Amino acid sequence: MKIPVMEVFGPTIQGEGMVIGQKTMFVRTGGCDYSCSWCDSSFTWDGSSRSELLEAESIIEQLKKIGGDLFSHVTISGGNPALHKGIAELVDLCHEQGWKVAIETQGSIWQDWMKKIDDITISPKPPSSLMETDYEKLDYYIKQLEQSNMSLKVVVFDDKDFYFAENIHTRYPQVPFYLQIGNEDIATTDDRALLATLLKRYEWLIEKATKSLVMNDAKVLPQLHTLIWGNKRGV
Ligand SMILES: C[S@@+](CC[C@H](N)C(=O)[O-])C[C@H]1O[C@@H](n2cnc3c(N)ncnc32)[C@H](O)[C@@H]1O
Ligand SMILES: Nc1nc2[nH]cc(C(=O)O)c2c(=O)[nH]1
Ligand code: SF4
Ligand SMILES: [Mg+2]
Repeated sequence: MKIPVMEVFGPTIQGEGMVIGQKTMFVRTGGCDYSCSWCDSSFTWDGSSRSELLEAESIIEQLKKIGGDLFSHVTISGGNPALHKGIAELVDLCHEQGWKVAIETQGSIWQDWMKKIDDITISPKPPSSLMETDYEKLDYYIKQLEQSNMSLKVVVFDDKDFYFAENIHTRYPQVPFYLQIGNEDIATTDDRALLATLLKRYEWLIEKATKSLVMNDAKVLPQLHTLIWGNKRGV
C-alpha cells in the first residue's frame, strides 16, 4: 500500500519530546486532517509541495540510500502519518532491519499499527492553533496505548495554551508529559534573532511550569533543532 512521502532526511537528532537528542532518520508524510495556524510543516498539506507515492520497500531503500548504515532509529512525522494505512508495513520493515520507530501525531485518527511503534508522541493542539480537540477520540487513543511507550506533548504560545496543557496533563496523569515552546516566526532566516526570541520564550515557559502545581512532574523543552538550525528544512 503506497504512502505519500514529502521528504526523507537524516541522520539528525530528534529535536523534540520524549526522545530528544536521539540520533534518527525522518520520514515526513504528506497530508493532514488539521491546519494549525502556526504549523511549521504546512508544506505537507497546503498544496505548495508535492508528495511522492512510495511503497514501504522504496522508503526503506531511500532511508538506506540517504542514511547509509549511520542510524538505527526512524521517526515518522508529517502532516499526520496516522492518515496512512500503509505505515503498518513500513514499521514492520524497519523492525526487520533492526531499527526502532517513533511517530509524531496529534491523536485525531486511530490506526492499529500505532501499537507497533516504539516511541509514540501525541500532541493535542492548544487554542492558539485554532484547532478543536475531540476528547472522545483522544480518550480512546490513550486507552489503546496503555501498554505502549507513549507521551503527550503540548506546544504552548500563550497563557490560554498553558491552561489547555494543564487540562490535558490532568486528564491523563499517568502519561509522561512534555511542554514545548511555540515558534512564532516560522518564516524568518535571521537565525540569531530567532534564537534570542526562542530562548526568551523558553525562559517564560519554564517560569510558568515552575509556578504550576499541575506541572510538578512535567518536562519543559524547546525545539532543539530550531535552536541549532533555525527554520531550515530537512534537519
Ligand atoms: C509538524 S507536526 C507533525 C506531526 C503531527 N501532525 C502533530 O502535529 O503532532 C510535528 C510537531 O511539530 C509541532 N509544531 C508544529 N508547528 C510548530 C511551531 N510553530 N512551534 C513549535 N512546534 C510546532 C507540532 O505540535 C508537533 O508536535
Ligand atoms: N530534528 C528534528 N526533530 C524533529 N522533531 C519533530 C519534528 C517534526 O517536524 O515532526 C522534527 C524535525 O523536523 N526535525
Ligand atoms: S496537526 Fe501537525 S502537521 Fe497538521 S497542521 Fe497541525 S502541526 Fe501541522
Ligand atoms: Mg518540525
